[in-house]
Amino acid sequence: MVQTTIVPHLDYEPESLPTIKKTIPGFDAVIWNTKHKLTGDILDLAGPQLKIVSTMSSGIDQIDSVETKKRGILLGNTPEVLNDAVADITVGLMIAAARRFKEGVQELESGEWKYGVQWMVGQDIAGSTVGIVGFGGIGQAVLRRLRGFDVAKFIYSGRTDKPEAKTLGAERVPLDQLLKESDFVILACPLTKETKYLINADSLKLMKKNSIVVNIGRGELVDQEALYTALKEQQIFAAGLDVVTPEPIAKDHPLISLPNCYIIPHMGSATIETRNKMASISARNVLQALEGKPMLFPC
Ligand SMILES: O=CC(=O)O
Repeated sequence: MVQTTIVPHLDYEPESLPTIKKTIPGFDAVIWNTKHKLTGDILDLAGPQLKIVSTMSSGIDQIDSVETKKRGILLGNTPEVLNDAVADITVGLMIAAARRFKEGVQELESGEWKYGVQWMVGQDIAGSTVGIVGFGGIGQAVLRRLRGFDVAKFIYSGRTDKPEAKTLGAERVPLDQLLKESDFVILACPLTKETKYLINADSLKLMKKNSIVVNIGRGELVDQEALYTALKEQQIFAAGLDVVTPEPIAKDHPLISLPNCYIIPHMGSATIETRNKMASISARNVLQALEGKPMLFPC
């Protein structure tokens, strides 16, 4: 029989960290559902009996997994069940950024609705080349959704060849080629040492003038200062971002002021169904591990 004590700390505010540190000692398992990083220091505070960490997320960059591994702590996450919800929001961001939703709404709300044949013209998805960086479950779900959009070509880049690519009709290319050829660059890869600032001043220079960056991975995949300059100087057409650095981002952050940068506040997996599935899996990962059974999604 597993005994549980639930001590929820769901807020992401910096001031919640001291409370978390104060209450974490003594637990056998933790569901780490905050954006604070779970570091070696906090694991030390938790104590040597802590052997299970579970996240309610697909990404695990908020966990120092080198430190969990060092201490023999089992780590589990909640991938796959969010692929559809995140892929939906990716397509939404592609359309919103390509078709200038933000500028359109701003003009509507400010009473500046002008209309003219050249007014608010955007970019087509039909006939475009869509480049997907990170062709895992989410990247593939994005492609499946876009099949009805008459995309001319799908390319992807990533560490390995994906066997599914053949059936899906996507070709693996080096990242530089993907950046040069794509009209849409979709970032759907995890944040690692290798992918941090994958979009930077140099990579933005490779991209086409009409290209659109969509980021549904992690904010730090993008060097935001470089993206700001590229958008401001119209080196690329637009960006659609579900993730930024930091989160929450200040409301006066320069990126938010740009008409061609459409940002939403990390809502990719935020549907009732998906979040229920994620909650259930993160709890079941813990319960399985407490009973000495394999987690549903071990990392
Ligand atoms: O960003 C959301 C997740 O990693 O689940």
